[in-house]
Amino acid sequence: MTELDCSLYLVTGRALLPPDKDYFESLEQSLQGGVTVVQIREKDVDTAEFYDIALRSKQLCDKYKVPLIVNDRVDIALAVQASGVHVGQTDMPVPIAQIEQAIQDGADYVGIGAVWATTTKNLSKPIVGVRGVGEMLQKLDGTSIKSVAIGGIKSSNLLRTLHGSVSSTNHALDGIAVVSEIMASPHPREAAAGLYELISAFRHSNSISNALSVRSRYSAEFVIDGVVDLMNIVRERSPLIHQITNNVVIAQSANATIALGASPIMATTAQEMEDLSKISGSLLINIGTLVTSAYEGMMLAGTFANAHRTPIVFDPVGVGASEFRRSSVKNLLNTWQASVIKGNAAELAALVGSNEVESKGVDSLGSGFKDPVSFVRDLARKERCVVVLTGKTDYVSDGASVAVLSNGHGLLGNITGSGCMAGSCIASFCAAAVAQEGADPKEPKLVPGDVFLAAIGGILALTISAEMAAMRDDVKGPGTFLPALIDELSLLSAQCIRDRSRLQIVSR
Ligand SMILES: Cc1ncc(COP(=O)(O)OP(=O)(O)O)c(N)n1
Ligand SMILES: Cc1nc(C(=O)O)sc1CCOP(=O)(O)O
Repeated sequence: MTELDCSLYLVTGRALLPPDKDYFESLEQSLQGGVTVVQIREKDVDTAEFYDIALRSKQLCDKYKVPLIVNDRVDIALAVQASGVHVGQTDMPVPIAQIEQAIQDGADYVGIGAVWATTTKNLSKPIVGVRGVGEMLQKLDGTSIKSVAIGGIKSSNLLRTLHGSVSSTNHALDGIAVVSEIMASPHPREAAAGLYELISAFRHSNSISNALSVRSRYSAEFVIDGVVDLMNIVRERSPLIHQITNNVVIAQSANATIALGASPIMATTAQEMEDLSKISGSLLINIGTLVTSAYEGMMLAGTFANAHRTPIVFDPVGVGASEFRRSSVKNLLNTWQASVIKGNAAELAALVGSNEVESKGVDSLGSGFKDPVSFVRDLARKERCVVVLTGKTDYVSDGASVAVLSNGHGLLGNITGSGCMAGSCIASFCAAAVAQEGADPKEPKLVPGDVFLAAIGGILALTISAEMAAMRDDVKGPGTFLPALIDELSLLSAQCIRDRSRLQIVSR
């Protein structure tokens, strides 16, 4: 078979056509929209009808120079001179084993799914999620076999699918396969063109961001200027910050958000998530006192946030403390893409399954990572988001640059929820970053704005305010420190940030 361009792979499904829409008209329009491969998938027709459909489809595909693949039926593929046949391995329950078998069998490509839930097909296996896709992609390292993800892919989750479906060896998808997003559309040309545009834009932005990482555009001065600009935007626009957080810190996190100049909404119920996603500037998810009902809200809120390209700040509080937390965090990160993951050394170690750092409940013990700079940078690359490691020194990385921040005060460690308030501050700065850049629907980044600057801004705002609070005469200890900290957040000035920031940028 000649080299396949798997970018936008249409699998047909005539049952999904809108009423009165002709199948061949729909197919031709989707080819005009930019579909790069077509697979004829007919489960309920006899051989003669399958042959007729495949033959006419082949003529249309030839007209647009697009390869045609036939699902399951080698005889029909040969009869219509199709470019190939798609075969499944129904006797292989484990997806990884399927990939290994496909390699052995000399397949040209593999379809990996279902990445998301779908109603188009009755699935015999659980969905694999983007992380599952990433694991399977790693098996293809060193082969020339192409890969497409399939199952529940829509324009709303396409960027998340492409961003998240990457192996730790950086093996990415060659394309995506869809049925309903094109077949069920009354306007298949536009549906296909919209998907194709997102795919090309994603590839373009990925190559730009790789180039930027190498040249590393951040300097300490650039960062401080950017942070000050973002703080001004928080105060001018007072973005709504949706926070699903733990019940120990709800009030102080909301107060810290208000003090900074943003507007908190602390809603947890799943039924509200769609409406809130339309008006929120960012979403904070903190699992500190995780209960099943809040978990459902987190799942939904994150999904809507990704669809609206709203930044998600994820705080996996105490993730290593119980199996419930570990599996919940795994599922959450498999379902939506965070823009920032923030945690202390024990939490981030638990997230990657490392035992380098000791913990007690939600707290880190000991001296932390031997090489925190490499740790945050590698985790940011793996999770494809900004990572914040909090502690006496804070580290923030976007996978290329690492900001090492040495502000703060020991009293932050003597009150509960200082890390949670850092999450609220970061979420407020993230909302400002989105507002600053504006959401261009054609821009392929998962969220608009500079999330790296926003994460640094949130940390500096809290830690410098803590220094200011600790210096006050009315602060006698942890009890008086907390309200003073809220006061200082509201009083924090651009000059104070410029004068007090202790920041170093390390690039690879
Ligand atoms: C591109 C692509 N990927 C996966 C599938 C599913 O194939 P299979 O497991 O053989 O299941 P059926 O399609 O026969 O239901 C696909 N068809 N196309
Ligand atoms: C044909 C097919 N195979 C799948 C798999 O997981 O192997 S999911 C699927 C249907 C995909 O349809 P939609 O894009 O409408 O969700």
